[in-house]
Amino acid sequence: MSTTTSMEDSAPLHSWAPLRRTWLSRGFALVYLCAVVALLHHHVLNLLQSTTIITLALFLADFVLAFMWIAYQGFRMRPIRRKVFLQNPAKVATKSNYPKLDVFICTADPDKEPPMSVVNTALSVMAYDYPTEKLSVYVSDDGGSQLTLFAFVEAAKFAAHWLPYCSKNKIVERSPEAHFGSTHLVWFPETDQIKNMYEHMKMKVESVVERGSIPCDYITNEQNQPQSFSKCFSKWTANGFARQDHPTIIQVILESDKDKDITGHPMPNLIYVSREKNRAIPHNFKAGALNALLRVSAVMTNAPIILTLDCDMRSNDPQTPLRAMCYHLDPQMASRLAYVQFPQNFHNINRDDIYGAEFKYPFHIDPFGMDGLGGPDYEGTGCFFRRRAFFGGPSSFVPPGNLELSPDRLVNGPIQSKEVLSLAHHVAGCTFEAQTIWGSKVGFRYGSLVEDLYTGYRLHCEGWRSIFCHPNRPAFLGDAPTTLNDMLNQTKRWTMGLLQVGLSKHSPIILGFKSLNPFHALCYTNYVYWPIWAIPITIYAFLPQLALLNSFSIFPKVSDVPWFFTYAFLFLGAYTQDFLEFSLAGGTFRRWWNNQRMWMVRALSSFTFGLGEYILQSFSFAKSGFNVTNKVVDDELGRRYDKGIFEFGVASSLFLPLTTAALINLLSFVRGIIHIFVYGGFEDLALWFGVVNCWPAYEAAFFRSDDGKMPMKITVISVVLASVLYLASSLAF
Ligand SMILES: O=c1ccn([C@@H]2O[C@H](COP(=O)(O)OP(=O)(O)O[C@H]3O[C@H](CO)[C@@H](O)[C@H](O)[C@H]3O)[C@@H](O)[C@H]2O)c(=O)[nH]1
Ligand SMILES: [Mn+2]
Repeated sequence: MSTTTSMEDSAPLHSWAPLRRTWLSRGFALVYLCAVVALLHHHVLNLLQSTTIITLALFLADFVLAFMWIAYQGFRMRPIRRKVFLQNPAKVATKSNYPKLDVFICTADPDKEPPMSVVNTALSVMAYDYPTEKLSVYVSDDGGSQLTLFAFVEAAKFAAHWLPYCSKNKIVERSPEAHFGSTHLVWFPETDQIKNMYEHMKMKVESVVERGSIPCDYITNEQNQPQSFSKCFSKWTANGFARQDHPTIIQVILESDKDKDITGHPMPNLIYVSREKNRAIPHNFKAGALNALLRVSAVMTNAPIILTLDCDMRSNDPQTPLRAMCYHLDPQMASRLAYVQFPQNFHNINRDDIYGAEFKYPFHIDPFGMDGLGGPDYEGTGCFFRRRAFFGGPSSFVPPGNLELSPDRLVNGPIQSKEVLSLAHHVAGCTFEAQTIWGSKVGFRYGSLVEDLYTGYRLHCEGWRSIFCHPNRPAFLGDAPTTLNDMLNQTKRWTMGLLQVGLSKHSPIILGFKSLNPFHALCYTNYVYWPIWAIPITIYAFLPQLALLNSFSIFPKVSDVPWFFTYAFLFLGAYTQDFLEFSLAGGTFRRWWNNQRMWMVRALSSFTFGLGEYILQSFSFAKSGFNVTNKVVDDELGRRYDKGIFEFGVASSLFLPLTTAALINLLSFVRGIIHIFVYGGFEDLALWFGVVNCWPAYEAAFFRSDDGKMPMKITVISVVLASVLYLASSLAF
C-alpha cells in the first residue's frame, strides 16, 4: 500500500507507505511477550519460595528489561516511510509564493565550537537553493564572543563570492570547508580564486581566534566596513563584560534589501545575536537561546517557517528547504503540522563507529516508528518548524503576550530601523521572560536539559503532528564526539534531561497517555526512562560474576530445560531482532557490535552517574548545567580515533564502572574456565560475553603505552573497588 496524502493526484508533494516488516515484528512481539510473562511469573514463584538479595535483584533486573521492552514495542507497531516529489512544489506555488525561512544557529563556546566551523555552517545554509530574499540566518552566541562576531563579519564578505559560485556551478556541498576539502573536488574556472579567498579568510579568522582578541586596525581600517561594526565591537571593551554577564548585542551583518553579491543578487539577511546575560538570572541554556531568537526574529522578519541548527550541523544538500516545503506547502497538512525533522548525521565517525556515535536507533530507526503514530521527536537540529506551533495547539492559539511577537504578524519593513532594533534588544533582554508564559506555554520548553525531546513531546501533546524526512543524501552533517569521555559526558547530560521529563508531572506515563496515541506515548516512555537501563545492566555486569566467584551459579542449568531455553530465547531473540533492524538500516556487523557494547558502557557509567547527579540536584546539593560537547579534535587524538582505538587518557571517574566491571568479569571468567575443567558443565561460558565487551578496557589498562591508555589512577582505583566488591560479596553469599 502506498498513499499520497496530498492535494492533486497530478502533482503530489509527498507519499507514504508502511514498512514491510511490520506484521512480522508484531507477530514476534506476541511470541516474545509470552516468554517475558512466563519469565516474570517464574521470578515471582522463586521470590515466594525464597526471598534473597539475589532473587530480588534478578527479578528487578528482568522487570526493568520487560518494562523497557514493552515500551519499545511502540516503535514497532506502525513504522512508515515517506517520499517527497521535489519537482512538484514548483507546480503548486511559484517561487515568489514560497514562505520566508528563518534559520537559527546556536553556538555557546568559542573554545569548544571554533568560530570557523560555525561560520561554515552558516555559509552552507545561506547558499541554500531557496529565494535568498526570503532567507534570514540568525546566529545565537551564548558564548558572547567577539571572535565569533568577527568571524561572521569576515564570512559575510566572502559570502558575496561564495553564494554566486555555488549556484552558478551547482555545487552540492555548500560548506566551503567541506567543498574544498572534498576528495572529488571538481575544478571550475573560478575555483582557484574562491579557494584562495577562503583560505585567506580562514587564516585571518584563525589567527584572531588564536590571539584571543581583534587587532584594532582590523576593526577600524577595513574597507567597506560599516561604522556600526566598530561601534558594536566596542561593547566588548566596556567595563565588566563577561560571558555570563553582558548586555544584549545584536548586529545586522547582511541586510537583504541592501546587500548584494558580486553578481548583483540580493544576499540573505545575516544577524548576530548575543542575548543579555546576568549571573543572577537563569538563562535556560539552549532553549533560552532559541526563545530569544524566536522573539528577535519575530520583530525583524517573522518568517512562518523556522529551521533550527546546532552550530556544527552544516548543510550537505542545498535542496533541503524544498524537501521540507513539500510538507509545509501541503494545505491538507498545514493545520496540524508542527515540524519536519531530518535525521542527525555525522561526518567524522570512524569506520566501525567505536563509540556508537551514530545513535542509529534514536536518529535513524525509531523515528520511522513514531512517524506512523503522530510524528518523530524533535532532535534539536535539522528541524523545520512552523512558527505558529510555538504558540498553543493547532486549534487553541496562545498569544505571546506582546502583539509584535505574534506569529501571524506581517513584517516587511527594513530590519535595521531604529524602532525594530530597539524592540529586538528589548525582547532579547534577560528579564523579558520574567512572569511570562515563555518556556512553559509558548516557545521552546524549559525545565529539561533535553529541551529538544521535551519541546517536541509537549507539541505532540498539544495536538500537533510532525514528519520524518529522511533523504538518501544526508541533509546535514555534524561533529560527533570522538573521545570516550566526551561521549559519556554527553549521554550523562541527556540522562539528567530525560529524568527531568520522566519524573515530572508532564511525564509520558501521565500526560502522554492522556493526550497521545497510546503507542506514541509508549515511544516517549521508552525514551525518557532510558536511564533505568542502568539497573539491569549493572546487575548483570556484576551479580552473576560475583556469584560465580563465590561458587554459585545463578543462571539456569541446561538440564533445567524450560528455563534454560526461555532465557536463551529472550537473549538471542532480542539480540537477533536488534541486529536485523540495525543491518536493514544499513549498519555493518561491527558497528552493531560496538553499538551494543557502548549501550552497556553508557548504562554503567553515564546513566548511573546521571541518575546520581539528578538525585543530588533534586536535593539541591548540585546544580545542573549544559556542558557543551567539545568539537575540536587534537591531531594525535584524531589519528587514534581514525584507527578505531578507544580513548581513555584522562582520569575521568566516568570510566570507573567500566573498568571495575571489566576486572570482575575477567576474574570470574577465569574462575569459570577452571570450574569447567574440574566439574564440567558449560553454562558459565555465558560470561565470555562480558569479557569480549570489556576488551578495550583490558587493552587500555594493561597493554597500551600511548597517551590514550587508561590512567594509572583509574586502574588502581578500580582494582580497589573490585576487591571491595568481591569481599563484600563473599560476606553476602
Ligand atoms: O547554553 C547553551 C548550551 C548549548 N547551546 C548550543 O546547543 C547546541 C547543542 O549542544 P552540544 O554541546 O552540541 O550538545 P549535543 O549533546 O551534541 O546536542 C544534542 O543534544 C542537545 C540536548 O541536550 C540538543 O540541544 C542538540 O540539538 C542535540 O544535537 C550547540 O550548538 C550549542 O552551541 C546553546 O546555544 N546554549
Ligand atoms: Mn552536538
